[in-house]
Order: sequence, then C-alpha cells, then structure tokens
Amino acid sequence: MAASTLFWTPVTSCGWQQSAKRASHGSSRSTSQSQQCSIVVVRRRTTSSEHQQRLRYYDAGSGLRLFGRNCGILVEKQEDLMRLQQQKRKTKNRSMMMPMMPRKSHFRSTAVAAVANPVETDTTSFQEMIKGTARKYYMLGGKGGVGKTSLAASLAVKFANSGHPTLVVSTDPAHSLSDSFAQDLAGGTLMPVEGVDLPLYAMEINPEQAREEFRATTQKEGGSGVKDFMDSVGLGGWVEQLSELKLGELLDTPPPGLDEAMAISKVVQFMQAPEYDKFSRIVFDTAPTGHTLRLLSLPDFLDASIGKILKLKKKISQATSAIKSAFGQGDGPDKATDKLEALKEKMIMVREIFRDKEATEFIIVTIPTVMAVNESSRLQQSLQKEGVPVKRLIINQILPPSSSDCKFCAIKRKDQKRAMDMVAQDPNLRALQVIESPLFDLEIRGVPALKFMGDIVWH
Ligand SMILES: Nc1ncnc2c1ncn2[C@@H]1O[C@H](COP(=O)(O)OP(=O)(O)OP(=O)(O)O)[C@@H](O)[C@H]1O
Repeated sequence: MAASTLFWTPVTSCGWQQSAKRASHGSSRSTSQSQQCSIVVVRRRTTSSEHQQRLRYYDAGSGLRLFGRNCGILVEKQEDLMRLQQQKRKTKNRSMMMPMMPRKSHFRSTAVAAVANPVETDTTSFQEMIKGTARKYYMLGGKGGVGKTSLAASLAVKFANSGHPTLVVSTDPAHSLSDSFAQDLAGGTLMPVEGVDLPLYAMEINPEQAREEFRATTQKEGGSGVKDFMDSVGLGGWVEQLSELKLGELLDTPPPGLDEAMAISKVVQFMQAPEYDKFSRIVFDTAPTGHTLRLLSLPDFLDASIGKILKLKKKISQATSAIKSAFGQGDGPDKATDKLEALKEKMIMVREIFRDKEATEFIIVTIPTVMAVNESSRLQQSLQKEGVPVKRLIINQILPPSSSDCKFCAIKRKDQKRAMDMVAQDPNLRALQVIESPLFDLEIRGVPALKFMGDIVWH
C-alpha cells in the first residue's frame, strides 16, 4: 500500500456516525479491487502524538467506530472527505479538515500493534491496576450476559499491552473466551493469544474434566472405597458417620460452584509451577452470580467435609492397623489421605486468593437495569460477607450521548438513568468506584475490538 495523506474530521452527533458508516461502506465497495476500506474512525486526542498512537490501535479494515464528542473520522482519499463534508453540511455541523501523517502499511493490519507503555498523563484507576510487578488477580463477575467475558478479555489485552505478562482464565462452565478473542482457546491448557505482542495467554478450564478428576480422587479414596473397606473390616458402623457428611451426595451430584472451585484450584496448581511465574496479572472471567456465590462458600463446605473425612479415616486406620498388624500386614503409605489433603490445601488456597486484599480484586460487572443493579447489590453484600475485596463496579452497555435521540432511545436512556441513580443510592454499591462502559455499535469480538473497548473502559 502506497503511503498517502489522511484527513481528519470530527464526529459530533448520531447523524455523523451514520454518515461515517455510509461513507465507510461506500468507500469499501468502491475501492475493494485495489484497496481495503479507506475510512478510519479514531478517538480524537489532545496531542498529535497521542492521536498518531490511536491510529495504530484502530484499523480501517476492522470497521471499528467510536461515537461522542471525542471522535473523528480519518479518510484516506480527499473525495471521501468531500462526501463526508457534504453530509455534514446537511446536518449544519461545523466542519474541519486536517492533513494527517502518511499512512504506513502496518496501519492496514487488523493485528494490533502493541504499545508497551501507553502514555498516561495523570494517576488513573488503571495506573493503580498496573502498578507493581507482584502478581495480582482480577476476577470479573456479575449477572449472566452483562459483558463479563468482553470486559475480562479487554482488561487482559490492556494489561498485556501495558507491560504485564498476563493470563486470562475462564472458570465459567459456559466458556466464551474463544468467541470473545475470535480464536480457538479451548482445550484446558495455556493458549497464546495472537495479535498482542506481549505475552497474553488464555485458558478455558474444562469443567467436566475437573469434575471427573475430583470425583475420581474422592470416590476412590473417600467414597465407596472407604465404605467397602469399612464393611470388609467389620466397621460398618462408621458408614453412618459417612452418610452424615453427605459425601455420597457430594460425589453423585457435585454442588453448583464445584466446577468453578475446581477450575480455580487447577489454576492455582498451575501457578505453583515455575514456568507460570512470569504472569504478573491474572484475569478471571467467572461464572454468573449464582455460581460465583456458591463457589465462595464451597471451599468452606469442602474444607469442613474433607476435614471430617480425614479425621474419620485417621480413626479407621488406627483401628485397622491393629487388625492388620495382628494378621501380619504393615501400614503402607496412605496415598489416599495425601490426595485428600492436597485437595483440601488447594481449596484453602482458592479461598485465600479470593480474600487476599493485597493481591486480589473482584470487579462487579452490571448493566443499567433495575434487575441487574439489584442483583449486583446482593452480590456485593455476599462478597463483603465472604471477605472478598471489591473496589470497582462497571456499568456496561450505557447508551452513548446523542443530541438526536429517537423515542426508543429516549425511553431507554431514562430507564438507564433510573438504574444508575439506584447505584448511587444503594447502600452496598454506592461506596464503589463506578466505571462506565458505553454500549458499542459493533460486536466486541477479536483483539482489535477488545483493545478498542479496553482503551475506553480501562483508563
Ligand atoms: N459494551 C458493550 N457494547 C456492545 N456489546 C457488548 C458490550 N458488552 C458486551 N457486549 C456483547 O454482549 C454479548 C455478551 O457479552 P459477554 O459474553 O461478554 O457477556 P457475559 O457476561 O460474559 O455473558 P455470560 O454470562 O453468558 O458468560 C456479546 O455479544 C458481547 O459482544
């Protein structure tokens, strides 16, 4: 692609977005034989260097668009600009034409050029999040469908591009990280995310596999195996005590939240391996609220259950060792107890990570509806009770400002305002730092789109 001059014009209203879209589509068609789409919409920044940096972020081919006062359109060809200006005259907006830097070939790439140290002018919420090299965990959770995955993925991209080797993990049994990144990240192992220069890996934990592993361990060592064993040595009376522990129930119908607990404990297990030391930021895309809440109480439940099992096993082994020694059989190493102990340790680690105020932050994601705000309030209350640190609340999918609302948009905006006022009044939520995230007019999919979202939300 030969270098050419770009022209900039600001976007100030809904009408302009439409103009930009129409012009963009038109241009795409007219230039499709020789060029890719020639219109880029970028956020307008205060200095030209920042502006140029933005150019690297947002690519014409990806069709990304922004809205609001800080937006503009970059066109490659003067005739495109003329067409936009004609549209603009119709809407009686003030026009501006500004030659931009020569276009370089890499601007065409849909892969995002990484910016290791983005320029920040003052201390921001995001600066606080990237401060320090000690490992930090960010858990994004909330009601189903509010945008947890998109926001978790966009945060992970932003961390990676801010110099932090990052891992994003989905512990939601219904994974959507692969969809969000538009890359195949399934398989339960570390998968490199393409399109970001600094290390960014993703992992979708397979809940079925995790559950099976748990079932295999406990069933073999603490479930029917123990029952059979006790029967065989004439200690059937202990079975009563086992049933008190509801162990059978636990194994046959694992409680909701177990998948997630296992998923997180698996990550913790991975984290203990030296090759994972490099990750300084770990972002969890968690399951919807109900699961997460149950997950939080699960380690306690398991801890107590496993504790009881271990105690019981100790008593049994004391009794049986006497029998065995009477028959000339010595005690071998008790692998069963070791495994249960290891499982219990992992569960305790999961709980500790959730509660560690220095290393962990749970970010609640919501949308501006009464139902979602109420659910977020309950979530925050439960998190507080569990001692999980929460500082921020993201209100996602807020209608962007517009000077020309249609009737539907006006009603929707009023509804959203009501829900946002509720946040400000809510005793559980009002102390949280609110991050507003707009409703985008494109689907957030793929690294460029996630980067685009991340730069707007995380600053
Ligand atoms: N701010 C936004 N603007 C426009 N679309 C959005 C926004 N946030 C999320 N979406 C879209 O909403 C859909 C659901 O988002 P996402 O998968 O991130 O939600 P989720 O809370 O993780 O869902 P689930 O609970 O089902 O896992 C996706 O298609 C995503 O692209």
